Formats: sequence, C-alpha cells, structure tokens
Amino acid sequence: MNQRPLLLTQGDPAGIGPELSLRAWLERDRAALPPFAVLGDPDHLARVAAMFGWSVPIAPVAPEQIRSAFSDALPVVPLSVAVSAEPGRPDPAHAPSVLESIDRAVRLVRAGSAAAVVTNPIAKHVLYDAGFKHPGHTEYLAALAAEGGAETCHPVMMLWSEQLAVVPVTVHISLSEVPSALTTDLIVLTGRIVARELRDRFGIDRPRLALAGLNPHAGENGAMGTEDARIIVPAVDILRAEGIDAAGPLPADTMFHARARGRYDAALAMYHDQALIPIKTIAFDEAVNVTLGLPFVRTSPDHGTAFDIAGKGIARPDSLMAALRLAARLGRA
Ligand SMILES: NC(=O)C1=CN([C@@H]2O[C@H](COP(=O)(O)OP(=O)(O)OC[C@H]3O[C@@H](n4cnc5c(N)ncnc54)[C@H](O)[C@@H]3O)[C@@H](O)[C@H]2O)C=CC1
Ligand SMILES: NCC(=O)COP(=O)(O)O
Repeated sequence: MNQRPLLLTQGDPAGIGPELSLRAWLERDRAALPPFAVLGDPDHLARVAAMFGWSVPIAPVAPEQIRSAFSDALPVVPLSVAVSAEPGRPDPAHAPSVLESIDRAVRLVRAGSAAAVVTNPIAKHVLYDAGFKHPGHTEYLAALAAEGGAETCHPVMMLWSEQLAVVPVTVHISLSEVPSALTTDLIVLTGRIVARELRDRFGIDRPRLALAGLNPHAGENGAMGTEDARIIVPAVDILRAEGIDAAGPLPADTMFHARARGRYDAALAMYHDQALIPIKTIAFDEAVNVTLGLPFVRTSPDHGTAFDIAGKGIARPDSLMAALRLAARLGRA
C-alpha cells in the first residue's frame, strides 16, 4: 500500500476551498479519508476555522511530517506568502498564492514526497485578470509537467462518478470555436489516452468508449451538419482498428439515460457542456474531475469556487472528499 500523503492546493481563498478543506479534515474518520495536507497559509485557515467556530487545530508542517500530524491536526505546508481573503470577494491579488500552491504541489508530487495532487477550485477569470495565460488547471498542469524538458503531454479532462464518466474532447473554448477545433486526430488522441488510463489506472480490462455526435441526431445523415461523418466516424474507425472498443457517433440526447449508460465505461463528448451537464445533473455531489494524460495523478471536486455561498458554512464537502479518495486510489495504481 502506498503510504505517501496527498497534497491539497489552496484554490481561490475567497471561494469555498478553505472551508471545504477544514470540513474534509473534520470528516476524516467518518469518511475514511487518506492523509492529506493543504498547501496554504496556516494563519488564514485558522481564521476561517475560527469564523465558523470549528475546532480544527492547524499544524504547519514539512511534507515528511504530514502523515504523523494528520490524525490530530490539519497539516498545512506553508506558502511563502501570507493569505488574507474575504469569503465571496475574489481578487486578482490572490493569484500569487493560488499559483504557488499548485506549483509546489506538483513539484512535491513529482519529487515523490506525495502520492497525488488534489486541487481546490480556482476562478479562471480572476487569474486571467492577474495575467494567467492558461485556460484552467487542466492545461496549466500539463505545462508544469512539461517543465524541465520532459516530454509534452496532452491533458484529458475526465469527470468520473460511479454512475457515469465523461470526457470533453474540446475543453475550455467558446462554443463557436468547437467545430474548427474538433479534428479526427484530436478525438483519436483523446480516445487512446482514455482507454489506456481506464485500463491502467482504473483497472478496467477492456474499456468501452462511447463517442457522442456533435450535431442533433449525430448529423442526421448530413442534413444537420457534416462533422459527425467527416470527423467523428473516421476517429471511431481508427480507434477500433487499434483494438479499442469504441462506438459512435451516438446522438448525444439519448446516450446518457440509465440504460444507455450501462453500455460504456466513458462517454467522449465533443465539447465542455455536452460532457458536464449530464454528470453534474446526475452526480453533482459525488463526481470528481480527474486529469488523464499527466505523469502524475490529479483530481479535483467537480464544482467551482461557489463565491455565492463562500463563508456561509453550507458548502458540501462531498465532491472534495470523493476527489481525495479517488486520488488515493489512483495514486496507488
Ligand atoms: N476545478 C476548478 O478549479 C473549477 C473551477 N470553476 C470555476 O468556478 C467559478 C464559479 O463557477 P460556477 O459556474 O458558478 O460553478 P460553481 O460550481 O462554483 O457553482 C455553481 C452552483 O453550485 C453551487 N455549489 C457549488 N459547489 C457547491 C458545494 N460544494 N456545495 C453546495 N453548493 C455548491 C454554488 O453555490 C452555485 O450555486 C468559475 O470561475 C469557474 O472557472 C468551475 C469548475 C471547476
Ligand atoms: N468545468 C470544469 C472545469 O472548468 C475544471 O477546470 P480545471 O480547472 O480543472 O481545468
């Protein structure tokens, strides 16, 4: 069994990440959570705990002390900067701590000090205002993975739950850009990574992939768009020729009901909302965002920063706890 702990990033300090980190630690025994540490500011987390009246001792630690500290206190690996944030009030000035937390978590995991990175949510537009050039964690983690001359990798976003796993082939782009961004090569590359990681990390011997069409009724023989026949059909053919169990393009409106979900292990959707609407509808509290294609394990809750409820103490920690459990499972594989 892998004894290394997990590293949980700070996320946006004005969002629900700080309170969820504290709540996850409070639930550690009941929810059988693996040991983890937050990469953040111990004083900030202590202030958030005090704000709610939660009894959470905070232990500033070095990475090698996380496991021994975890049962009695929430271990926090301190950042180089102090964090001061008001719940629900995002500010681009928080960007340095947000990014330092991610950077250090990746470095520590790659150095073998921890088993996996679990990220608390970030608000992308807030980081953009501070000059951040990557669309989101998914793409930023791939850039970090490539640092130091390592081979570039193609990150694949998968949202996973016991009921459904979905993969958006195109991710953080506008809907109007999707048809031109969608290529047979991109779909094949994504399908290969999903099939490989479902087998190697999730232990599914022969993963079944279902590819959604882009257009209504998967194009209705070209009457409602040609991308399905021109781009997706050849991708399915290539994947099948490689021995991957791939089906499609399937009409997206009928592939997510309960009986249809039993026919595949992961649905490859052609754009962000085609993938995320079904899983967030079915499993908002349990689903986990996991990045495939990286040389390390990264998971995250499926939800965002939820500024509308930050500081109210009503945010549910379920998805973060599912992300911690999945990270521990995948980090052992
Ligand atoms: N992995 C990440 O870093 C992610 C970041 N985001 C970012 O989050 C920001 C806000 O995005 P939204 O679309 O508003 O989505 P959101 O998930 O933050 O909130 C959507 C709705 O769900 C509720 N909600 C979210 N998490 C909850 C929880 N744990 N317990 C109870 N209710 C919860 C919120 O109160 C809100 O009403 C965006 O800037 C986006 O970029 C969104 C998804 C993932
Ligand atoms: N809607 C999911 C999402 O935006 C997560 O993005 P990332 O920050 O994990 O890349």
